Amino acid sequence: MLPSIQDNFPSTPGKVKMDRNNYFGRVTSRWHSTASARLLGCSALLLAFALVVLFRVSSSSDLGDGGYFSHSDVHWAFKPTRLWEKKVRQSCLPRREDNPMVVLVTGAAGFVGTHVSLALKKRGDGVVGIDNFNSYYEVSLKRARQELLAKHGIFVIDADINNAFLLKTVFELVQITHVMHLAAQAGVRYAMENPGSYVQSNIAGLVNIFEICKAANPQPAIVWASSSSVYGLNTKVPFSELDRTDQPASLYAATKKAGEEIAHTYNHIYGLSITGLRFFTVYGPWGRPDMAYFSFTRDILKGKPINIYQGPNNKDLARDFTYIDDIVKGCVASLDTAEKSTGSGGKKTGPAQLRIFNLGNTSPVTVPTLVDILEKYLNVKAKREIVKMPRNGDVPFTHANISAAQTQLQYKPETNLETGLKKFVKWYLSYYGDNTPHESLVAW
Ligand SMILES: O=C(O)[C@H]1O[C@H](OP(=O)(O)OP(=O)(O)OC[C@H]2O[C@@H](n3ccc(=O)[nH]c3=O)[C@H](O)[C@@H]2O)[C@H](O)[C@@H](O)[C@H]1O
Repeated sequence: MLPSIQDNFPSTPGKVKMDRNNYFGRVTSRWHSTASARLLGCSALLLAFALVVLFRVSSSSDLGDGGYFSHSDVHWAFKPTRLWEKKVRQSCLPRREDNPMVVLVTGAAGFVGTHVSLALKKRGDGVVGIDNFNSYYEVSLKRARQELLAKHGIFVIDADINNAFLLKTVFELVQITHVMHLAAQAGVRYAMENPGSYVQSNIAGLVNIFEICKAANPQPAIVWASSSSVYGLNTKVPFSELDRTDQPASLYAATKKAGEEIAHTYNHIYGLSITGLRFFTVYGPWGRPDMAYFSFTRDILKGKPINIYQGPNNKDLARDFTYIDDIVKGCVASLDTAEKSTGSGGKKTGPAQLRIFNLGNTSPVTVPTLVDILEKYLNVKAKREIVKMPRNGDVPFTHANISAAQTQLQYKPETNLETGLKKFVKWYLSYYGDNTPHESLVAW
């Protein structure tokens, strides 16, 4: 039996996985030599496979946190312990009485996931997270976010969104009213290095979440993260939800666009209430180290040169950088205004809400200006290298039209890039503190 694509890729990066996939590729090509070799190969593979599963199942009981399997396992398996069940139940307990939600936040140890989970918990909703803690960027940062969440009474399940059995167990244990689906393979340029991880997280993982939600009784309402990148090569500004989104410039964008179409299907067939949010280059404290503002900060402090991309005709690139607190307000408002799903027992009983909103800042800033601001708050001059924008999925600019979110969510971004980066730098220095080689950092 050959493993399926789902078995071969983790939800997010998969250097190890890619190797394994190549290994299976090599093995299968050899199978074609003779019938006996094929039979032998098949039995050996089956035996090895059975042994791996047996080994994993027997060792799972040792895991006090619920016997989860990490994303690198061949087969998903899961054995909840009492302690694990208790943690999930406690985390989901609301502390307010006026119509509280119980929210499953996927990608809870991610940047946006952490902030949204905290906001919901702080106002008294029940929150339980799930995250696979993959190594796309430093795992220690994700673990630190997990610790922060734990301090606020939020339990983050260490598992992959493709683990259907585990998710079903969660839904059986507690009544999840809303799913805030933020787990994804992010990053525009990394898609050329590891395309499979985008398919596995942003498509297979999304479908798995929808499948679980569709079968749940009652079905939860879902709010999920799409991306400004779906506008791709669109040149009409500002980008409106009504503009064309059929020209993605990266596989990342294509998987987010595919997600929007898949959302339509699940809404149409099963009556799931679904809201997609197109985030515009979100930044802030506890952010993602792979993003430009974060990696620039790191390199400026180390005295390393930074590459500043330039578009055609030496035009500066620009982004509608959006501060995390504004994004959190948009996410929470989307949850608050989400109507109930209409399906029952996996069948639709009436039309359900289907929405898409831009969540941007509405004032694009060029990348060199972003660097100017960082220099000011870091009090260090950047070593700028101006290079031609590589053809790896980038787009020259983004700019959100947010009128739909303003009207329907009362969304109103309040933090400009200058203020937001100041807060980011402050956090960065307090988090990485002593590791920074420069001394005069907090002069401002
Ligand atoms: O809105 C989104 O949907 C996406 O936002 C984010 O993508 P981007 O807008 O591309 O952000 P980011 O990488 O910070 O690059 C910012 C700018 O710096 C330029 N850039 C980048 C790197 C570099 O070395 N030099 C450079 O000039 C670069 O050319 C760009 O102009 C998320 O990562 C993505 O996951 C998705 O959520």
